[in-house]
Amino acid sequence: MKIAVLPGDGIGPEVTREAVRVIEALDLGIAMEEALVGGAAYKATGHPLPPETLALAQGCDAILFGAVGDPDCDALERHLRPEQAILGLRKELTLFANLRPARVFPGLENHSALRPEVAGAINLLIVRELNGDVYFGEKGFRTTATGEREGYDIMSYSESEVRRIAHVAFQAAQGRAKRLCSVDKANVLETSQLWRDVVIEVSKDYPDVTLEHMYVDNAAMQLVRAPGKFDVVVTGNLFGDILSDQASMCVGSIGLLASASLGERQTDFGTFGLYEPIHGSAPDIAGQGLANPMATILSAAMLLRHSLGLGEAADRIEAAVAKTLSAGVLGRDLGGSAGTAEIGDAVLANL
Ligand SMILES: NC(=O)C1=CN([C@@H]2O[C@H](COP(=O)(O)OP(=O)(O)OC[C@H]3O[C@@H](n4cnc5c(N)ncnc54)[C@H](O)[C@@H]3O)[C@@H](O)[C@H]2O)C=CC1
Ligand SMILES: CC(C)CC(=O)C(=O)O
Ligand SMILES: [Mg+2]
Repeated sequence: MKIAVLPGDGIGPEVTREAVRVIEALDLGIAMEEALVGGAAYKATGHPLPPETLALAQGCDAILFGAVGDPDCDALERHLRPEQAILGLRKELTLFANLRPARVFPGLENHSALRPEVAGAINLLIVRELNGDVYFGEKGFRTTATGEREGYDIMSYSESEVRRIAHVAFQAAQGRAKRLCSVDKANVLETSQLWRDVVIEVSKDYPDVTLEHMYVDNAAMQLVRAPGKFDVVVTGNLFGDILSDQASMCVGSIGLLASASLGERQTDFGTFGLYEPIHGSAPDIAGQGLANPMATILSAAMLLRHSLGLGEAADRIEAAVAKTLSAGVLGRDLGGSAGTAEIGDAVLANL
């Protein structure tokens, strides 16, 4: 069993360090190898996703990823920017299904941006498509007939892309409360109309799952009004990116939300995947020991469960995180004063 560890930029290395310590403490016989990615890789090699990093990722059973993004790199040409590394990994490794669970940990109901009785009911899973949409369409700048500069990014989804993510979402719903909400903008976008048509077609294979459709603007509102009504939400790359950051504040902090990015490739132990917190490199707090590592620690738990078949170890990590949070060991993001390593220490002590 081998994991590629890609810490990346900003708080990426800080939060990844804590997740690695947790995996090591469980003594599961997992080999880990680290490589450069993002701005750190660009600065060292001239490319945000060097071939050696991609090769390491391809050769492992799973990837633990921190975050990429560096303000020093914001003026680079698009293909050299740190963010291209995570987009490249998702695309190159055909990791099309991004699972982003959001639930309120017992004792944290008062730390949500919502009223405690509203927040306490949250237990949802966002299934975000990760290989298509406006993120991967043709893009560029052009000059209009009047001589103005114009930027464009093409949004598109093919039937097969929608079909495969729809199957993942229906199957996830079957393992939960059997309710699926497909979020789109079919009242305006053809991409979304096709999305909706295909989701309806796929629903015929899952008569036990109740399907509803919601426009994304309403979904953003319902996520704050009554988030407890959602079970599984399936949506495209852009809408899923936005709604999951929003869901994180319904739960309390973006430092709590983990994710798994999966495809179809199987390893000897489970499904090959990349695991990362849903947040970015947080340059505003980087290097200060203030980042909450829980999202990355919980991503490591997802890694053990989905890619390495180590469900019991994953349960242990999740229980230790819940115990640490309910004991009031909270970072600044949740109104506490615990630093990154202190939170990691507390999780280790509770394992
Ligand atoms: N998957 C990835 O690697 C992602 C990379 N990014 C990149 O990250 C950089 C910063 O982007 P932002 O929009 O600022 O998003 P961000 O998620 O990095 O930060 C947003 C806000 O949340 C806070 N925050 C994030 N993670 C936290 C944690 N673990 N503990 C405590 N507070 C935390 C930050 O301090 C900041 O105030 C950009 O370069 C962006 O492109 C953004 C999202 C995902
Ligand atoms: C940096 C982006 C490419 C990705 C992002 O914001 C995300 O996956 O949540
Ligand atoms: Mg995002």
